[in-house]
Amino acid sequence: MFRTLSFSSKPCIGRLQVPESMLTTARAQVVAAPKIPIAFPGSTKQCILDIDLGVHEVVQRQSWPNNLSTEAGDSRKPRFDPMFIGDAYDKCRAICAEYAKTFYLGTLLMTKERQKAIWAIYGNYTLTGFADDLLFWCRRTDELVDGPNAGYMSSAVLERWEDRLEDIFEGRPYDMLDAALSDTVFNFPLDIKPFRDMIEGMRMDTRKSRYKSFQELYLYCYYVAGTVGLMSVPVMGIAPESSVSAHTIYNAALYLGIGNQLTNILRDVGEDASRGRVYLPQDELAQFGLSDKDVFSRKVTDAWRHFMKEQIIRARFFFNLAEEGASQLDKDSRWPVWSSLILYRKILDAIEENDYDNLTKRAYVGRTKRLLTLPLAYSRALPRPVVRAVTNSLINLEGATSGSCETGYCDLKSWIDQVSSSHKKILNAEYSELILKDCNDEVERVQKGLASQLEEMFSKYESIPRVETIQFLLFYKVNMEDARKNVGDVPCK
Ligand SMILES: CC(C)=CCC/C(C)=C/CC/C(C)=C/CC/C(C)=C/COP(=O)(O)OP(=O)(O)O
Repeated sequence: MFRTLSFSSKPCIGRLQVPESMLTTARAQVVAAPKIPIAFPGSTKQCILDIDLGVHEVVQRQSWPNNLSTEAGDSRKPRFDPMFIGDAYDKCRAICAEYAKTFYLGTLLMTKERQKAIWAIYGNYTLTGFADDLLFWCRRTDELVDGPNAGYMSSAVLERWEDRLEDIFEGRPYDMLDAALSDTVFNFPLDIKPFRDMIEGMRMDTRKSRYKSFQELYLYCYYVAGTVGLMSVPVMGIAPESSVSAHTIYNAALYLGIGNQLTNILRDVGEDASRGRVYLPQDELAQFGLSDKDVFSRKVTDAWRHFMKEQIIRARFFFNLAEEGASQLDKDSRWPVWSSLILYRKILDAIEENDYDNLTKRAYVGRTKRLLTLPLAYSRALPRPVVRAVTNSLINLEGATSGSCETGYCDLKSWIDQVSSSHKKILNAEYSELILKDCNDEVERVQKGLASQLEEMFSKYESIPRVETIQFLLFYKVNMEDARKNVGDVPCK
């Protein structure tokens, strides 16, 4: 049964059809509605979705001290054999690597504990591997809907998953994958609500194959991906020196999930159409004189290109919103999160490079390009005052400035050699595969690509002297700690 939920929006008023079950959940979650400005494509309208996704409650419950630090919480904590739990996380990692390729690279840059947690979360759904358990759990839920058994999907199955979820949070896992997630929820202050919401998203996916408006799609994206953002923040950690509220950071994480899901939808239009699904807002298709027929006919027309341009603008809008939060995370989490953010953006670039043909082609970001995002993400992850101070200090360092930066800054390998040893193995493995796979020409292109990545960085940080920054990146051991040490007492200009 469907009921109408009103969105008070300015200047446009949307009325959204939602299932009764969702309405109950949504009502229970509404506290003070956050005002989310959503740029609608094809017009200058700024709609404010007046729907509360319950972020405020989640932020409160996921902030320390939480139930994990209580005696009751501790007594529920499951104790696993180290070999068993190690294998469980390993399974989560494999699922994440297989099903969330874009995200997986970012997870490789995380600390071991965080990596495991993200793999667990994502692996269960399909996402991208921010925390082993989290992602793993997410992957499994998604497979239920998309996999070969989709036809047999029933609400009873989803109810069973809900029961299992409760058990995971009570420290009573049903299988190995549940065990990894259970371990994770007792290691990090994770609230159950985003997990429940994710199951709600799966429920939505089994009932709907069309989305009338962006409001409907937004809600879907929140359920299936924004939730992952909310789950990821306690794992990634917030920097103690963060200058914004926890609520702002959680919203940014939610927007990263929304941006990612919108991007996946745009990338997979053709693939989804073969499953009879169209995730694009019907009213917006109509605004461009398009309909399902155009999707199924797979003809890339000018109207389609124009429509896609607008959809891409909106996905980028969410990534821009996410940026603010990415820089407020714990210092060790910024690089992986920035890497993912930049990588997702590159999928949108790839759709453009395919001349907006997402009906017969799948936009793909090659290994080389993926690897090249890492130095850029690294520099974006540095706190701006630190970057500025370090580069200023380098101006005064004769040895550093006299080095041959000409040859240096084009050398990807030498950049890799300078990063901290924990990351070196991963980067070298990626680099070796690249070398094995591609010919020397490609390596040259990689090097040129790195130079252009750095150029992009300079256009964003216009106040940074370029030569010195390149030297900083390439000739220093550039992890956050080292950067801080290098800053010393040198004053910022
Ligand atoms: C920005 C801040 C403050 C925090 C970041 C917190 C995090 C890690 C949020 C992650 C949100 C996110 C990326 C959700 C992903 C949801 C999703 C649909 C993933 C699909 O995985 P892909 O890797 O895109 O799959 P492919 O293999 O299809 O590329």
